[in-house]
Amino acid sequence: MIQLSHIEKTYDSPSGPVKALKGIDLTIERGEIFGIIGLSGAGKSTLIRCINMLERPTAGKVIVDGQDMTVMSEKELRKARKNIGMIFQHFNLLSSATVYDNIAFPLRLSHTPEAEIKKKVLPLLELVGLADKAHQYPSQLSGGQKQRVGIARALASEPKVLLCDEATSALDPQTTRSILELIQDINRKLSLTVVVITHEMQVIKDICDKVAVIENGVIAEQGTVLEVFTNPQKPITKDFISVLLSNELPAAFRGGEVSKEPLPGAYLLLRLTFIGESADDPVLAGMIRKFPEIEVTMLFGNLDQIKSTPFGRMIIGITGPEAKIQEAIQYLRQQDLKEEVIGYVRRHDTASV
Ligand SMILES: Nc1ncnc2c1ncn2[C@@H]1O[C@H](COP(=O)(O)OP(=O)(O)OP(=O)(O)O)[C@@H](O)[C@H]1O
Repeated sequence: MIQLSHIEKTYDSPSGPVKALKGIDLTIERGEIFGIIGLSGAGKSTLIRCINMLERPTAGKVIVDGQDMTVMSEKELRKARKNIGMIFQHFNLLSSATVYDNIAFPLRLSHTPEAEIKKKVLPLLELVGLADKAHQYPSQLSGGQKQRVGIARALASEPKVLLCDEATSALDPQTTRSILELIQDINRKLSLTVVVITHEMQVIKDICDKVAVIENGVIAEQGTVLEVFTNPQKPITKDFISVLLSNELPAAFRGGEVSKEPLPGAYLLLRLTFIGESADDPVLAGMIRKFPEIEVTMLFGNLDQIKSTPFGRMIIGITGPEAKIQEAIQYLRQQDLKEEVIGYVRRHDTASV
């Protein structure tokens, strides 16, 4: 549906050229929700704005629904952009127009007759849950309601693609959840392809099918959200995920030396990830029964969901005879989970965990 090939973007600035994008290749399939995550200044806004040519790439091709956007005239672009709706962090509503008129705005720009506008705007008001607010002004609405107007306006020209530029960054967590649910709902109901840019992994985890991590104008890593979450490769991806999972060790294990070799009196720490059905599996109970010589201590545990797939993370500490510890690790490797050896760590204190 959207294909970005070797996209580069260099801005001219008083202090010299700024290379915001340095050769981006991305393919976004029809009907999927694709997340792009990165730190401030990574190039997210530039990238999403290249999709509808609000920014012209310095080099590369942007193909949307089979059409090469980079070779179009302004007139052709105006037509092609009707296929691509966009919502923004600060909503960008007309403050002097009612909710109805804000949603009608793009239709009036394209000279749609008023009767037809009404036929389109009323169902959109229903869809976004604002049927009773048609005659209110943006100043009378909450942030979440303003974004609902933004979404309805973006959908007015019946686009095939919806671009969301930090659409929930100005909203509180509960409102964020309701807007994300609405985006998911319209993705399903209208078979819309959705591109979400964000600096929050929670947003990616809640609604995206695939994710690309952007760092300094290049794609650091991409894949399905499940793949990237359960097997992150790059430090930046691990940082984004660890913020979300907050899988910190108990204080007694933090900050000490982590050794790859056994240390006398140390615990071997393992990070376990359970995906799907195995999230409910009593693997640990089985291991403890099979290896009574080792002692297993749970240091962190968390059960969550990626879209509708259960996803559990755990950190355990194992002590006991080294040979039995290694056998227990082999046992875990045969189970339906991912295990990662963190290393041998000594406790700082003598209090129980
Ligand atoms: N109009 C511009 N002129 C010059 N430099 C720009 C311009 N717009 C963006 N940049 C620079 O391009 C780089 C990428 O910016 P961009 O806004 O795309 O990043 P971002 O990931 O969206 O960041 P944020 O989350 O802070 O919005 C930054 O170094 C930024 O300073």
